[in-house]
Amino acid sequence: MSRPKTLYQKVWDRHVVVPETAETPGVMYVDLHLVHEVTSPQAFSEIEARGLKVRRPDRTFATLDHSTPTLPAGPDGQRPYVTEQARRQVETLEANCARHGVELAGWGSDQRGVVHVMGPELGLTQPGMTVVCGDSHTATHGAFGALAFGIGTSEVGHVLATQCLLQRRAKSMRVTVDGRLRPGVSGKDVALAVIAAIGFGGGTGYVIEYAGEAVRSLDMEGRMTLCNMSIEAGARAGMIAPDQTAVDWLRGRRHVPADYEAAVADWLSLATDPGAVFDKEVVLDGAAIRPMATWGTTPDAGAPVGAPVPQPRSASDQKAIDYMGFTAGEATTGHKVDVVFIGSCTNGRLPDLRAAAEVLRGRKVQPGVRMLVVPGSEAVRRDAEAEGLDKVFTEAGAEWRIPGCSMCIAMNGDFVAPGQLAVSTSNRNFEGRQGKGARTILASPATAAASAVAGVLTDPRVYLSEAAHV
Ligand SMILES: CC(C)[C@H](C(=O)O)[C@@H](O)C(=O)O
Ligand code: SF4
Repeated sequence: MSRPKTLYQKVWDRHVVVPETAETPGVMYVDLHLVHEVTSPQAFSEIEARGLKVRRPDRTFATLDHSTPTLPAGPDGQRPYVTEQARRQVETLEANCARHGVELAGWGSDQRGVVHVMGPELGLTQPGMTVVCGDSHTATHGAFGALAFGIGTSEVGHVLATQCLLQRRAKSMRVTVDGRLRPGVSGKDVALAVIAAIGFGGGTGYVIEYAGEAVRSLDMEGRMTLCNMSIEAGARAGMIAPDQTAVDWLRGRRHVPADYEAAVADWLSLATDPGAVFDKEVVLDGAAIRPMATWGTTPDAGAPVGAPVPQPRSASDQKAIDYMGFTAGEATTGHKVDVVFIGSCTNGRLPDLRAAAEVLRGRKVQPGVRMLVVPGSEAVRRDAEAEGLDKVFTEAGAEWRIPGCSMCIAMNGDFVAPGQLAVSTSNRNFEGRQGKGARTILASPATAAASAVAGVLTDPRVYLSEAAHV
């Protein structure tokens, strides 16, 4: 009997081309290379300068997401880019993909979307794969049991040219969330609770495997939200063992293997073996998790909605509390919210929009609050519109846009003005992330929608069915 292995170890072992030594990192084969317009221009220039080609165009897939305006093209067909740089990035990726034979979900494609929404939707992301992208939230794809992580621009060039990457094995951490999640508690709340528990740098040097009843109870979108935020705890990647939920979700998608049942048998064998040893184990009680919101400027500064801002443990805590305009000991639910953003690769998927719409149906966004809803992809937009979710949002007074990164990173004019307080479903809340001087509270789609209705940070269970009240 061979030694029991973790999911991470199994996927890693399948992709080692040259093992690492004390002196040199190993060479890892990459199954899927996702590309977007921000981190790829230099990488393409680099390989072209060296006379190299894209080694596996068939394993490379590109999208436009960061620099794309979320307002539609004008009557003249012109896209409303706010900066020349954004237009240039888009046009450069279009040209690079055309030159190198890389498929691009570009303008006009019904598959375009934020890269971490689009990849899984198309079935490009599959269990057991290695997935890389020049983007830190690539960990999202780990929800399917892929080993997925972000790489830098020079590494993007390396992968384009060789389909391989220099890597060292990370340490392994298992985060087990036991118990049943309460109604109104989502994958985002689990993510914020996990990060609050292990800390901003708590995952540094590790690949996290999320396990336990509460994690298994999440749908694939909730699992993607959880894995997406692994990087916010400093982790290299986040993974969840592929199970029937993953198998059912991927079935019938465009790029999945033709012999699906054979693939499924293999995927299900990837789960961590009983008795496998992790370098670190963390256990949380899922039933104890409440809707969460951040009070500071790091994603680990999270607490249940309505809980008092903790007393600062450090000068940086004090600085964060001051920046947010809060006071230690007070609940942040008393502060007027100016902007609510629903979207991003963390929470821009269909169930996220449904959760927000459930709160908003028949209600209005509080006057003086600006609410922006940006679907994560064209597929999400289509599905949401087919269900009439766009109407729920617009009738409530929210803006309904076309897919892109948008206000998550203050792109193309979608930003929070200096000093304004935003409740956002995205993943980063550092100073200025959503605009110069912007103050960001991270929360779930339901909490964000409830806050839009109330005009202050609000526990969504106030607006959900009686059963949800705890
Ligand atoms: C632009 C890109 C490199 C960046 C990332 O790597 O994460 C962005 O997606 C972000 O979320 O800050
Ligand atoms: S939605 Fe936000 S976090 Fe996700 S890739 Fe875009 S900018 Fe990065």
